[in-house]
Amino acid sequence: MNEKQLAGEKAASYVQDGMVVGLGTGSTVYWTILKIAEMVQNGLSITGVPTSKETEKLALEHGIPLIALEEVSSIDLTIDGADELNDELTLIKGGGGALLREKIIAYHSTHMIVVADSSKVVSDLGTFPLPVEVVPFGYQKTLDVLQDMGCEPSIRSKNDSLFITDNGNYIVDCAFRSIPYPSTLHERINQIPGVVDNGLFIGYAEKAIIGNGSTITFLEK
Ligand SMILES: O=C(CO)[C@H](O)[C@H](O)COP(=O)(O)O
Repeated sequence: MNEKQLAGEKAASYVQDGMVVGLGTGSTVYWTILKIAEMVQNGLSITGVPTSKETEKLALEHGIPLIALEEVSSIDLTIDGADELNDELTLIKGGGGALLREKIIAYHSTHMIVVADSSKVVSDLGTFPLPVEVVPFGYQKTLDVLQDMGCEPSIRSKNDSLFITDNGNYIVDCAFRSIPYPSTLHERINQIPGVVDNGLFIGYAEKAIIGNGSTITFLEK
C-alpha cells in the first residue's frame, strides 16, 4: 500500500455514524472516499459535502449520499489533502484547483483532518507554488500585483487552455520559494481586488495523518 492510500484509508476510521462529512479533493483523499463508500455499503449512515465537482462525481459513483452546504447547519468533520503542511498545520492547498470550495467547507467544519504522503511535510512553506484563485476580469493586472509581492506568478493552464475552476475563475500559481509569514501573506494577497482567495489554510486543520513508508504518523495541534 502506498503512503497516500495508507493515510487516506486511516482517516476514514474517524468517520462516525450520523456525521455530515466534508469530502476533500485529490489523490490522497480519493482513498478516504473509497473507504467511506465501503463503510456506507456496510451500513454506515453519513452524508457527504463535496469540495469539488470531481469529488461529487467520485462520491456519487461509489454510492455516498451527498447534500449541499446550504442544507446543513454545520459539517462535523472534513477530510482533505494538502500540497504542503508544516508542524503548525498551516497548509498550502489548491494543487487540484479546488481551494475555494475546500476553504469554504473547512470554515464551516467543526473538525478538519489532513491526509498526505510524507513528501508534503515541510519545515518552511513555499517550495510548492501558492495557488491563488482570481476572477477572469483583468487577471493580467492581478498577476502583475502578485508579482510585485515577490513571487514568480504563472497562470495555470490545462490541455492548452486556461484552467477554469469549478467557480468559473482562473488559478495563478505563485512561486514564492519561501513563506516565512503565512498570515501576513494571506492577508496581503486577499486584499488585492480580483483575488478570490489563496491556498494558505491557517488554523483549520487540527490533525494530519501522514503516510510514512509503510507506517502512519500523526501531527496534532
Ligand atoms: O488542495 C487540493 C486540491 O485543490 C488537494 O487536496 C491537494 O492538491 C493535494 O492533492 P493530492 O492528495 O492529490 O496530492
